[in-house]
Amino acid sequence: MTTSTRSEAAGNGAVEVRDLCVRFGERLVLDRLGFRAAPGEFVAITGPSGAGKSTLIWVLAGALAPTSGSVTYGGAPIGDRATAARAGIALIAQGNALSTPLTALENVVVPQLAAGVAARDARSRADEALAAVGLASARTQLVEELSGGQQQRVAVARALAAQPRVLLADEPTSDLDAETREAITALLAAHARAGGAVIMATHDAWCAEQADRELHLDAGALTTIR
Ligand SMILES: Nc1ncnc2c1ncn2[C@@H]1O[C@H](COP(=O)(O)OP(=O)(O)OP(=O)(O)O)[C@@H](O)[C@H]1O
Repeated sequence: MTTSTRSEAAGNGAVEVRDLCVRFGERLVLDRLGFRAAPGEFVAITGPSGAGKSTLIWVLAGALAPTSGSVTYGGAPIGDRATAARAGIALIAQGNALSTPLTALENVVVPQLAAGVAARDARSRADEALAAVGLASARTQLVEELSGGQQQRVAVARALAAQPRVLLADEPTSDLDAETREAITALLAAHARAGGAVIMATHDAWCAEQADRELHLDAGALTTIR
């Protein structure tokens, strides 16, 4: 997809979070959160360990139902994870969630085939995304034979290949050396510049600085840092 068609696909699909609460038993982990991420914006969610960053990303991805409040994309409710994925909401999960007995290429191609992308397009998108993360020459290796950092890069390539209008990333640069961390962060920023909304949870101050905005989560509440 070209830059302009990707921007058009993003349309007016802003992510809107309103009065979002998540409770686990007695514990209120997310307390009436509200924010908006427009197409073209790169937003970092920071906060200490246990602050609820992953919980927020899972709710945004449709993988966890909030206790109350809402998340909408372009005004439409998010639905469950499968519905969200079909609507162009991709997730780079913490711990990568790859299929280890498959090759890097297969991990990137198979979800696209499942989403209805034609085989030839799926293959060319996968080749492009794996090259973008620096794994062109490792694409036929089994994931279980790749290092943790290489696996993380496959997970990023898989999400980019889906050409999502919203890209959610949970600690996408953990386990990466400095050079790869910078390259991956640059790819996320480029995805936003091309019209996608990118929301990244991170512990990494440098990565957060590369985002257009930083929202800080602590004790269930969200504060705008910039
Ligand atoms: N399924 C669950 N059931 C009960 N408690 C949970 C569940 N998932 C998360 N929690 C709790 O919610 C809180 C927030 O967890 P979460 O993983 O969202 O934090 P985080 O900010 O992503 O932390 P980290 O930076 O360490 O990954 C933690 O106290 C965690 O123990």
